[in-house]
Amino acid sequence: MSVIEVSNLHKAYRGKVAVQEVSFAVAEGEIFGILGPNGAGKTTTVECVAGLRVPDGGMIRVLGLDPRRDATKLHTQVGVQLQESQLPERLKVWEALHLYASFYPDPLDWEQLIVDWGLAEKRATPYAKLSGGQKQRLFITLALVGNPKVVFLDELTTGLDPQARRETWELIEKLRRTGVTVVLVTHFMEEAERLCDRLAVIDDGQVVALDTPAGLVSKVDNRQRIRFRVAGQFDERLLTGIPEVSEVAHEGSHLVVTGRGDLLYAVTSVLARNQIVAADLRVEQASLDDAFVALTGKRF
Ligand SMILES: Nc1ncnc2c1ncn2[C@@H]1O[C@H](COP(=O)(O)OP(=O)(O)OP(=O)(O)O)[C@@H](O)[C@H]1O
Repeated sequence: MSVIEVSNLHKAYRGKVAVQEVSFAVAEGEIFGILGPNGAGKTTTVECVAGLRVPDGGMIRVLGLDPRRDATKLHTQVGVQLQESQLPERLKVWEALHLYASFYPDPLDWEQLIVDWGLAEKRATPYAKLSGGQKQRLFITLALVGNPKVVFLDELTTGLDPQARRETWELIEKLRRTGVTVVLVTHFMEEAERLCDRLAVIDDGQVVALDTPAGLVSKVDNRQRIRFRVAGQFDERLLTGIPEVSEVAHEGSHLVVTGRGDLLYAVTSVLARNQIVAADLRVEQASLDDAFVALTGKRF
């Protein structure tokens, strides 16, 4: 069942098109990523879908509701964490959760959320005294406190150090296990690859690809490369005869074998049969990063 349906979404700001012909559907329980460079139209898309911005055209349904016409009904079923959210400086963690919980008819136990999201020690800390990672965690709990069926998280980990980013990812994986549908806006490849079940890649206001992270990568290049060193003379014909191998090349002291399918197994079996020891063996595959460059012609 589709929890979110978007078709031909269009939005311009004073004549400048930000989003055009954007279409996608998000299934129940999915973590759906919207990936793209700065200014691609990600936030505009999410704000329209969450009912925070009025689109110029297209159709949007969230849990079968129209975000504009049924805004009041939808409000209690979605949670939103927006990019660059702010709270009053002196508002304490528990006060923020207590306040937000009062907006919803059937909120979660916010005391439990404080514990579950690692904020127990910061319960009475004012917002301004929290670290970047703690603030983000607080915003996630505020997006969740209404017990939503769908959560929108926009640029969740921007500005966090690598450690805090990884901790946040673990929390999102925890969120996945609760069955909530998550729409995650990001411009981090690694984040998209690790967390998202499927991704819409947006560039210049348009969806340029929509697939699983692995599917996106395989569309671009499904070749693999194995790089290793061998001591002494090596007869390349041992490898060029294998059906999985398309090329064997020398790079300095290393051999680089390119091919498809179960290349690693095919190559290591031949090496083992011939009692050849491969040192520094590494397998290289196309990454989501490569896929993005191929799809958009841009690098982050
Ligand atoms: N309120 C606004 N008024 C005018 N132009 C806007 C407004 N909001 C966004 N834009 C423009 O619309 C385009 C899409 O912006 P949007 O914020 O949706 O992109 P984004 O992919 O979320 O970017 P970022 O990763 O930088 O947040 C950009 O060119 C941006 O400058």
